[in-house]
Amino acid sequence: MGISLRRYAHLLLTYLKPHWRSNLALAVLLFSSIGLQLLSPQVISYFIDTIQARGPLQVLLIAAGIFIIISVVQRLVAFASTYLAENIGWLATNALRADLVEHCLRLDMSFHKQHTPGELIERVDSDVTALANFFSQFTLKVLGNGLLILGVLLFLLQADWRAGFGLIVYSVLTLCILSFLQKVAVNKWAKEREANADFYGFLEEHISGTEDIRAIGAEQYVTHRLFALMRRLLETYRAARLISNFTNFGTNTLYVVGYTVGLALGAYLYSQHQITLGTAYVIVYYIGLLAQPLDNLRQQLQDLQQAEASIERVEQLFMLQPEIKEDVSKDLPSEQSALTFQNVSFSYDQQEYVLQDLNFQLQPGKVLGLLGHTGSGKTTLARLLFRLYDPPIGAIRLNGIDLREIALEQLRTQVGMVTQDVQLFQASIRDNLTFFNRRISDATIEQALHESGLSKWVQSLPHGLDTQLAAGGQGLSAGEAQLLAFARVFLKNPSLVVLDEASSRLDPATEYLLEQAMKRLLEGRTGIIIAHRLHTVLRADEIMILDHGNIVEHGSRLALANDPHSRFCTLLQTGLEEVLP
Ligand SMILES: Nc1ncnc2c1ncn2[C@@H]1O[C@H](COP(=O)(O)OP(=O)(O)OP(=O)(O)O)[C@@H](O)[C@H]1O
Repeated sequence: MGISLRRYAHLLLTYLKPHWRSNLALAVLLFSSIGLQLLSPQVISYFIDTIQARGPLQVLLIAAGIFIIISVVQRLVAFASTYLAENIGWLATNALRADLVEHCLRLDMSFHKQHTPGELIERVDSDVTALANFFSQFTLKVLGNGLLILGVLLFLLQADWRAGFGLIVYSVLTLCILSFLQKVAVNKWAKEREANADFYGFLEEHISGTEDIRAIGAEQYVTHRLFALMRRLLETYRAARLISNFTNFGTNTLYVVGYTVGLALGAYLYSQHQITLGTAYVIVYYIGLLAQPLDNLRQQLQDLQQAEASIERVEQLFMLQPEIKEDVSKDLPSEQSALTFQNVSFSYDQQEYVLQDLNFQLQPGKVLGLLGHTGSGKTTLARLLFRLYDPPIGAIRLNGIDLREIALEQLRTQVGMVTQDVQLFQASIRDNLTFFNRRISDATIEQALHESGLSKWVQSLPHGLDTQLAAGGQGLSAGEAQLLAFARVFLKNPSLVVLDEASSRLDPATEYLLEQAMKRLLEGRTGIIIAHRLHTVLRADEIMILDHGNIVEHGSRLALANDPHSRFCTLLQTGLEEVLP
């Protein structure tokens, strides 16, 4: 393990640069606080020596007054620096969180299949939270405490060289021991963070699947696995905590040794009349004070143990790059799209092809009805169109341009997709449609709702567009959810529409609305419909039947329907259920 200084510096610079003014103010405050800490015992020392010398009362009162002022200023400085440090910590970590979320959103679907949302939450939030102190205080505190230790040692050297030299050896030894312990601990903290991520991943996955878990009576199995994960979490946390506590114990022991030496030294030098009582006080006080920066350094090192593990994991995440590359060179005209699949083969696991050598063309404005058994590759074909994956063999073209040459944002604006499993968020209907884009006017939203046949439904809701939807769109039927997805596509106004029709049974009124909305959606657009109903199939100009990733039939719907030897004709005669899962 061990992260090089350059990587620490890079991370600090990236996220602290925008807050350099606050950092500067924090540095001034921290260094003032160190100065005040060194100054206040000098005032007491002067006070003691003045009493011993029976100095005037007025001088004593002034010294006491200065001491009180220094103490009050010290408190105020501590208050202000805590505020600033917290603020910087939050601002910097929030920026890092935002970058990580953005990065994760750009990663491939295969990454999201491998990592549960809970695990990602842990990595984007908890790992970053562990870095808050690192961002806000680490460098300044290490520097400040280092300077404080240096100041104390210089003073002791000047008071008595033996005392100074002895304490230099003591401080160097202490730091060596502490940094050795830190190295051991960082590994343990990394394991603890991993166990934490697995634990939250499991929780998230199983809480969202509660309904199915209950339905199949798998509660016991889930509890059993939960216990296993909690045990691992406990074990890794205990090991990491033990090492950290051992570090704590080591510091305290070293501190007690230092204090004992300081007291003995002060008493000895005073008894030998080599120093005044005031100086003896300062020696003991400074040695006591030495414990604080050493402890602070230890604390910073402990935080660094956790931060190092987190930095490692954050960096690993940043290092993952999407395979879907943006090699943008061409602009996609927003006119009707002609679609071409040329020798396209695709596999999820680089072993078994789920689409094989697909070749077809779809003219602008035409609608293709895509049929096939479950697992024949229909959804996969739609995913390729949206560039959720890239085919390793062959090319897909829109208006003659390879999808890989079109900016992702532009492509995803030009291609609209309605899936069976519509994702609805716990937010207002407006935000669910616009994805929080405030620039889209209510009039535009209402037009989209009108086209998808939802105007009346929204108007009948007490809060209209501001009506809050429950998480996952609970409370809405599959048909209503699909209609909302239609409204999203109307808002986007793409030139190519991919529609995975809801296979669940719908009430006649919703079915009618869906039919009408589909008709409007396909008007003047090129479309691919993964159809589950006869009347939807009849809307298609062309029919394509997939079987195990191969095109087994493709042609004009009318021609195929009239050809008694075609599969489509047989299907129409025997009932579509066989290919419409
Ligand atoms: N994300 C994935 N990772 C690995 N394999 C996948 C993934 N998605 C689908 N598959 C596999 O690819 C094959 C084609 O699946 P696909 O979902 O495209 O079929 P489909 O025709 O749309 O089926 P359905 O009608 O049930 O939705 C199947 O064997 C499926 O198991």
